[in-house]
Amino acid sequence: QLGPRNKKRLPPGPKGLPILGHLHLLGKNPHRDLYRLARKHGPIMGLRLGFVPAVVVSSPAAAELVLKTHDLIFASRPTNEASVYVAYDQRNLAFGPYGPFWRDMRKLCTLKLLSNLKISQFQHMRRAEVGLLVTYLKRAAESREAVDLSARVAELNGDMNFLMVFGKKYSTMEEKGFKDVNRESMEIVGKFNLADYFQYVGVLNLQGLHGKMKRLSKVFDGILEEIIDDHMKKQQQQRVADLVDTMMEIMESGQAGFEFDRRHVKAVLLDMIIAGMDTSSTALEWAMSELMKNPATVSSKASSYQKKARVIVNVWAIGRDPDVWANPDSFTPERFVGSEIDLRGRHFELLPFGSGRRGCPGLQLGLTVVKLVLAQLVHCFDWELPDGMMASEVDMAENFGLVTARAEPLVAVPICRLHKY
Ligand code: HEM
Repeated sequence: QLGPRNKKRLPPGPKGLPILGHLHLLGKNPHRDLYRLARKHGPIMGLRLGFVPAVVVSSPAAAELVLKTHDLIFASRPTNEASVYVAYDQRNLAFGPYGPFWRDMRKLCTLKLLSNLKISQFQHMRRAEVGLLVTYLKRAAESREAVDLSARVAELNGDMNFLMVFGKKYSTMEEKGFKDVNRESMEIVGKFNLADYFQYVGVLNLQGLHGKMKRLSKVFDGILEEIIDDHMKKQQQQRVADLVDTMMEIMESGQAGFEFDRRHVKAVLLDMIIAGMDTSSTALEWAMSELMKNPATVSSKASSYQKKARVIVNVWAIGRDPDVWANPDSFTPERFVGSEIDLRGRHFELLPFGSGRRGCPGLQLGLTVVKLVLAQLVHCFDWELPDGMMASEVDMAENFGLVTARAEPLVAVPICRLHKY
């Protein structure tokens, strides 16, 4: 058990510095740094991030221990300051501490917001939006124009996501400054905040993030209030109920069966926006980048580690574990032909959606969107690199964050494959 006697126990790891612990070993791309360290120190490695002890897990077997065998112990996310300010004091799903509230909220989101029924109700809208992108690309193809595929895919996904959540497009939100606060809050949530690693630093407010977070949460709140008010004024007649309609109905009818007020509605709306936006579009831009680049195309001791230790499952490292994957860095989709490994969290070699209790509840929606858009992009067009660029020159550098996207946008020239569609 996790008694005080085990207080100092952490699995072996590199030598750390006083106060900083191992923070100095982590640079711009911590997933890569942790991968390198794990190759040396093993798949269950102990680190100290400032005052926060951490266990870094870097193999499928070790991930299974955390996400399946001992999942109950690890079912809460560490509290971070952003979740307190921006997510209505953790009244949301993504940051809600594990317990009865989180379980109720998870059930509500899975059954009412992200169910297969709800996903299929928006099929028509998704087709129409993808149709608009295809039309745009067709025009670009006619003039052999290079397009910023990263931006176009992000905008498409943003529009689809917002239409489902708010009933209006992301691209029409510009005048309200929503895009800016959205971008800023993604940055803050993904950003390294000293107070999350040094208990006593928080009160000193060294990075000035408190003020920023407060300001952002105020702007978000104003926009969300306005959107909810608009929905309440307009009767939802024949249109498909968006997520604001659905949640307000649940709130007003009292059918949630647990404390569920306007703050919860707003917190979950932010979840759906933040978790649903860049995830699917980033998967798409990486998939397209790989296609452009490749035209041919443990131990059961886990439960006795120090209480409050933070567990980091480095899914990036696991997906590249040379003991599990042959040529892990090569893009070889054929490796999955005839393989039983899928990506839904049952096979710990591949965990794009996480696994277990906290695994992604938007998996079905994410996969639906990624498959639909990718299929259209490669079915309707061949793609060429601009200005005679070689496939080998496609820059594959990433930008670490809440979602690890491409550092540079993917720019390519569409060539129509079909005469009529
Ligand atoms: C390709 C698209 C997507 C990917 C790769 C993805 C990936 C993930 C991952 C890795 C997690 C964390 C899992 C864990 O901690 O074990 C997560 C959590 C979550 N995702 Fe997704 N996601 C995607 C799309 C979506 C969409 C479309 C939505 C909703 C609109 C969504 C909503 C959420 C929520 C609410 C959580 C937090 C769940 C909780 O803490 O209980 N995701 N996702």
